[in-house]
Amino acid sequence: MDLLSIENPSFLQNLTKKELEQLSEQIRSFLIKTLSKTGGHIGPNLGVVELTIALHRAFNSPKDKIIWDVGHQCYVHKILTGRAKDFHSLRQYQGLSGFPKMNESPHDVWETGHSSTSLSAAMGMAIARDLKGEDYFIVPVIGDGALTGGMALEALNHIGHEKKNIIVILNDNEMSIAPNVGALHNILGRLRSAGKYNRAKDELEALLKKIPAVGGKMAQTAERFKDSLKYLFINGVFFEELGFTYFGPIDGHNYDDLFENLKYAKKTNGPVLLHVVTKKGKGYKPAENDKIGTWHGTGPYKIETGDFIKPVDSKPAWSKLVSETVRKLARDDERIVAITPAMTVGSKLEGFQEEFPERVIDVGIAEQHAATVAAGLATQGMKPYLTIYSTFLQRSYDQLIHDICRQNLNVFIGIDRAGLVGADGETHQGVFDIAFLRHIPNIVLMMPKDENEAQHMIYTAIQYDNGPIAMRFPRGSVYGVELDNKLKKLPIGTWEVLREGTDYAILTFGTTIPMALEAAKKLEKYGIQTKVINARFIKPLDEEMLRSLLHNQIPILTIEEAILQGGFGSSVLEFACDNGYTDHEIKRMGIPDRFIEHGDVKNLLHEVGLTSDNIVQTIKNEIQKLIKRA
Ligand SMILES: Cc1ncc(C[n+]2csc(CCOP(=O)(O)OP(=O)(O)O)c2C)c(N)n1
Ligand SMILES: CC(=O)[C@@H](O)[C@H](O)COP(=O)(O)O
Ligand SMILES: [Mg+2]
Repeated sequence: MDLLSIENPSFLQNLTKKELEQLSEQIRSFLIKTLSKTGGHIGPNLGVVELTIALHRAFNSPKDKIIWDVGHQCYVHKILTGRAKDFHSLRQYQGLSGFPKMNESPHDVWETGHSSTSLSAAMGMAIARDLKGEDYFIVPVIGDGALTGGMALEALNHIGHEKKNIIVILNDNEMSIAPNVGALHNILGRLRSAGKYNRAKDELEALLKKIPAVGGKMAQTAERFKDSLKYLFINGVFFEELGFTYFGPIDGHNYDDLFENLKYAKKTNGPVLLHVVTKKGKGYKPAENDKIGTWHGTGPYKIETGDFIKPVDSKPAWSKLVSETVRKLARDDERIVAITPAMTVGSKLEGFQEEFPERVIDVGIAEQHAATVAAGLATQGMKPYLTIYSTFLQRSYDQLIHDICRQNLNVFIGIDRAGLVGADGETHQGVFDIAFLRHIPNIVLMMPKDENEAQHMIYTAIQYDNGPIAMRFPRGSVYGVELDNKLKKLPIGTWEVLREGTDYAILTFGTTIPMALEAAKKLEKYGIQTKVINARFIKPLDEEMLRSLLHNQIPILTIEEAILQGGFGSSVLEFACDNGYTDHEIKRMGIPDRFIEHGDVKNLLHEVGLTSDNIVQTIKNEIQKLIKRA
């Protein structure tokens, strides 16, 4: 089979089981080979090869809606729906997305990247289908990790109550990114060993039907027996009590099991949950043997050895620097407890967890819960360190307002992956946190210019006991600057002049400082002296420094690798306006009012105009305008 020639999944109907098994192996080697160059979510996708093929054989996509939860495991789906030929561009600028995208294929019926949305989306589609009197299957595929997300449980509750015809496929590989956690994970563990309960129930029913009816008594006994069978055989009662017909657990790599159970599921009225047990990374030893989530999402690697191919000058990740700094401070401060919503590996907490196993709390994919656990800890005098990607912090918005800031609790939030993240695209760009945080009373928000300032900020945050304080930091590696041995507390709300100048002032922070300094240097050639200020406290602003710029009528350019609407630049505009400087020249550069797709961060920065050349051009244009107006 030439994978590149596949246009749609209809060909699957005519394949024998042997041919399907050959196709599985072909897709596996295609994935292993292609992803060794592009990187991507190799583990999750190797685990769903047979499942995806079986789903596309049992259902008629896109009439039947196959919905991928998180969506990181959609590569096989993309191969079967005519996109194998695009995989060389996977997760690259203007290339194939690593998640479902409606503009790529009609088979991508739901876009995602954040976990636990598939069941709610399925419910919405089911309500629409039934209101319109249409007839098609709706099949959300959710992982055991995603099932721990609050939204998923809210949806299970609703679907079961409404008895909607939805076939939930639970892809259980016992892994979130790292090994899965929580009570639900334990229930699934018991289920995995429960054997084929449902078949026994059907055989029993068939048997009882053969016994001549002796009136309600027998039927009642039979019903009670059937129910006790259910209780006897499975803890899947968790799902059955929610109103689902539970099937499984079945072997998600066995076509006979898959086809037989999908046939049952299609014939069953009301909500069904088919529990499929798979092996994450199946078919590639390094990924199969991965115990901690290293092969969940990777960069390029050497196929033969499984060694990752890192850039030559690779320096430690920002997450590592931050987590290790907090870990060091935790040695002398027992109040410190780290909380992560299922991102132990991404947030580089392994070392911290090894040294202080009871002081690193992985709550599962549960960002709302994580934020309020942190709040609860702070009420008891602890110093919780909530480490969370900017994009996933969006899930905890109400908890930030209602629980942490309103009660003014001493929570330290490490906002990881702040700014453009690159390959994960729109659903993961960490560009909204400034806009959704800075208007919340009591919060301090800061961003370091480099890893040395970061460690001082972390020390400041741990010492800070006037309420919530957040430090945002980017994805990727640190700069490699020298680290001070002695940490000091930074005065809250103070900025730092990095370069003097009187013709123009650039206010910026974090990752856009280097380009600002580069632009200032280039502007000197045009006789323009540009002040560059490290506006490291996004909230509160350094009002003294800002006031002096305004008072001395120095035109201002704010630059942020964050959404412009409601961002840092907006706060400078508000300050100027509120303090009577309504005619002061203030220009803003940042992420425009649209979602930014996947691609290398350098390309994305260029696309949105965040380059030193564009800064130069902007300031030159503004000065020209000022001269004309004078
Ligand atoms: C709201 C949210 N939080 C965290 C993540 C990061 N994340 C991506 S995949 C994943 C684990 C998903 O586990 P599971 O659903 O079991 O899928 P598997 O990778 O095992 O196939 C996590 C935590 C996310 N995408 N969305
Ligand atoms: C699919 C998902 O949400 C995670 O796997 C995410 O891609 C991790 O991002 P990092 O690679 O930045 O840790
Ligand atoms: Mg899983």
